[in-house]
Amino acid sequence: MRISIIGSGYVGLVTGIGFVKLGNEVIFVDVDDRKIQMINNAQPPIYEEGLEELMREYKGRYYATRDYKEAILNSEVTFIAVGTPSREDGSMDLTYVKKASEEIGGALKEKGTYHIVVVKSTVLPGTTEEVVKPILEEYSGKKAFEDFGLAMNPEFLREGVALKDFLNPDRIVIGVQDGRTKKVLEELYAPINAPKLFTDIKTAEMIKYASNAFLATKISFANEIGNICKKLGIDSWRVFEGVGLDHRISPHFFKTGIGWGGSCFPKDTKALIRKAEELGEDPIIIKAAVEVNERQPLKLIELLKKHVPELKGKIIGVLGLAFKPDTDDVRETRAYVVVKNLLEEEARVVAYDPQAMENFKRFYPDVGERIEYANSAEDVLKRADVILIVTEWREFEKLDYSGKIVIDGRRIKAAEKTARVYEGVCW
Ligand SMILES: NC(=O)C1=CN([C@@H]2O[C@H](COP(=O)(O)OP(=O)(O)OC[C@H]3O[C@@H](n4cnc5c(N)ncnc54)[C@H](O)[C@@H]3O)[C@@H](O)[C@H]2O)C=CC1
Ligand SMILES: O=C(O)[C@H]1O[C@H](OP(=O)(O)OP(=O)(O)OC[C@H]2O[C@@H](n3ccc(=O)[nH]c3=O)[C@H](O)[C@@H]2O)[C@H](O)[C@@H](O)[C@@H]1O
Repeated sequence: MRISIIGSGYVGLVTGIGFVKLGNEVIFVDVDDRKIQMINNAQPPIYEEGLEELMREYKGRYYATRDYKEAILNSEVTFIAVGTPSREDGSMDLTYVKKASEEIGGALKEKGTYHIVVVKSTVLPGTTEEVVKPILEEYSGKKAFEDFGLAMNPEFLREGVALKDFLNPDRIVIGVQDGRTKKVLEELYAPINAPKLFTDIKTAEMIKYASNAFLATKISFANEIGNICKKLGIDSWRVFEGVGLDHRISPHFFKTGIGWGGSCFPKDTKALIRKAEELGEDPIIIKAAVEVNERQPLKLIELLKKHVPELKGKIIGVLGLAFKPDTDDVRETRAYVVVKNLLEEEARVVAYDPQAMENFKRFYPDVGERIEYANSAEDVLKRADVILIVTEWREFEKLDYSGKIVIDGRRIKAAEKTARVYEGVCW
């Protein structure tokens, strides 16, 4: 099938290259010339395991452009995968989705055959039918479900294992109304062996928010129990090993630590809270999950101060800046809160991350430009006697922490074994 993807970020690019691997041809559309150029040179603009190899292998079966018309006229299905960030007040910002819908609508005007538009960006229930559909209809002069198809297909991939998740998902959810669109999407996803759930459009939108809110709440709940465990001298990882053996609960996503970051849990929980409040509901569980998460990185500083009460002028090593390992993404990383607090206490920060140092500096200039960056994790250990672990990169397991004070937000076993003084946040 010939597919166009609007927005070539983490989701758009991985999804597109995934579809290429499944035998399709893909045209990426983006507004960022740097990304377009990199994609056309088979270089991933983001770090994601296995992506570069696939891009090289399948070069020629995809390309990127700024030109919506070219992409839509030369494809049968268009996925919208642009960002849906938070506004200041936590509500969902639909600027990019609206812009993309206008451009797609304009191109659809010239299209002679039945074209299908699929919203893959995470959008609040009602958005596809109440925002995207009217824009497409206005700009194309055509009617949805009659002259062109429209569906909502949320994405559940995780960064770091994105390709693997896209190709082997737990499930595929498709919100669809017309039979023609359903048939095409069934065909497109046929090579993927996973349960496929067809729902109406707003149910599909809600499944995405409910999933992310549940996962975020699961971690916050674990961290709340973890904080109690810490005070009682109990290892919360052992506790959740036991809890997770109950098949109704599941052992996954129970790693206690300094909490969740990333581009989605923070923004999606906030957007859902705002939406609920608009509807006159008070979503106390999701609000509490956010609150626990905001406090969690401060636990690391609290524990640090137990061992090093005066931070002024002290060199503190920070291992990890990405919001999780195997990604260069720093959006809502816990590292920001940790580093900000260290700088407020006038500590000198020496940080290292295998992939995310450039992004950290660029995204958070207020703190990113005030810290020193080490050449390697070993270099951090050479320069600092007090180490904070913020991201659990595998290479941090290979270090010798002898003689160091280590405060660990993620649980690096090597540090636990070799450090002179070791404190885990929830263990
Ligand atoms: N990052 C993740 O792991 C996941 C993200 N999602 C959702 O997918 C959506 C996209 O997220 P990411 O890929 O992380 O965002 P991203 O920020 O990495 O990528 C978005 C891309 O869209 C481009 N763009 C913006 N406006 C455009 C326009 N008018 N026309 C064409 N391109 C445009 C940007 O230049 C950028 O390359 C969001 O709604 C997010 O919630 C869903 C599941 C996983
Ligand atoms: O909508 C999205 O964008 C995606 O959000 C998350 O994926 P992602 O943010 O890439 O990463 P996760 O592996 O879920 O981790 C999120 C955060 O939770 C933290 N985490 C995760 C698991 C855990 O047990 N404990 C824990 O603290 C991680 O360190 C990280 O900061 C979801 O897992 C995906 O299903 C979803 O598609």
